[in-house]
Amino acid sequence: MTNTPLLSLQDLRFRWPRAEHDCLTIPHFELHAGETLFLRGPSGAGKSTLLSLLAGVLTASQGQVSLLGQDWRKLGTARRDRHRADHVGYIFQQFNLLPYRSALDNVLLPCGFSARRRERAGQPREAAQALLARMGLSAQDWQRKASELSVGQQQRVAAARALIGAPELVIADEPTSAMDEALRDAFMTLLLEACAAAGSALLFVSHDARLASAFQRQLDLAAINEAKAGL
Ligand SMILES: Nc1ncnc2c1ncn2[C@@H]1O[C@H](COP(=O)(O)OP(=O)(O)OP(=O)(O)O)[C@@H](O)[C@H]1O
Repeated sequence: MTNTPLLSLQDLRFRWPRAEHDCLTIPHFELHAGETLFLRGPSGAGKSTLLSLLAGVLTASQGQVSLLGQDWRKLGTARRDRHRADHVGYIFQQFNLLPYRSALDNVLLPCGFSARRRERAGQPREAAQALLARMGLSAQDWQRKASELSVGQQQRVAAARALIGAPELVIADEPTSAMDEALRDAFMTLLLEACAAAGSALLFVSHDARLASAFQRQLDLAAINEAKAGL
């Protein structure tokens, strides 16, 4: 085993088109295999932007961002999409489920994009059902269209989709924002347990400081970002 971090970022500089200032200037950041990290920062600080850079959805204007030792900028679009599908599960702020597909089909999507995830899932259908059950969705709900599920159920489907095929990295962008306290606490326990069971690292963004203590590491984006937020 090498000591290569799962994620590494060096001398990153990122500016949105037409913006007058850098959104992010981060000299260094690392996340290790299996690690759980809580990332906080005020609204507009650049948390979602950073997640997109780490997942290779955006590429940096300067600097290096690598996942499993692979620099995102050295990959063309198709290979970038493959690398992401193989190794990253993403829980979006707005879930991004396919509304007319069933909960089960939504969870199976990454296995359609990535042979590696499909293989790691073993029997994908059974794996998807097990994840949905673990997330507290009943067998009846598995066949319901995503658009017919409650917001809390949709968030749990999105989590199951991110976890299928045990990607090395799970990224969660404010996944509990639409949940009440009881559901949120149950969801956090499930998510952390499922990541531990899969050996996935978890990079979790939230404004809710009460969740932070469940993570191995906590980080304020302002502590690593040298760009002047809000200018
Ligand atoms: N697609 C985009 N095009 C141009 N500017 C953008 C885009 N997305 C975000 N920004 C800008 O980048 C900055 C950081 O936004 P970002 O969404 O990353 O912050 P955040 O910390 O995730 O905020 P929040 O906590 O409110 O979700 C903001 O100034 C925002 O206006």
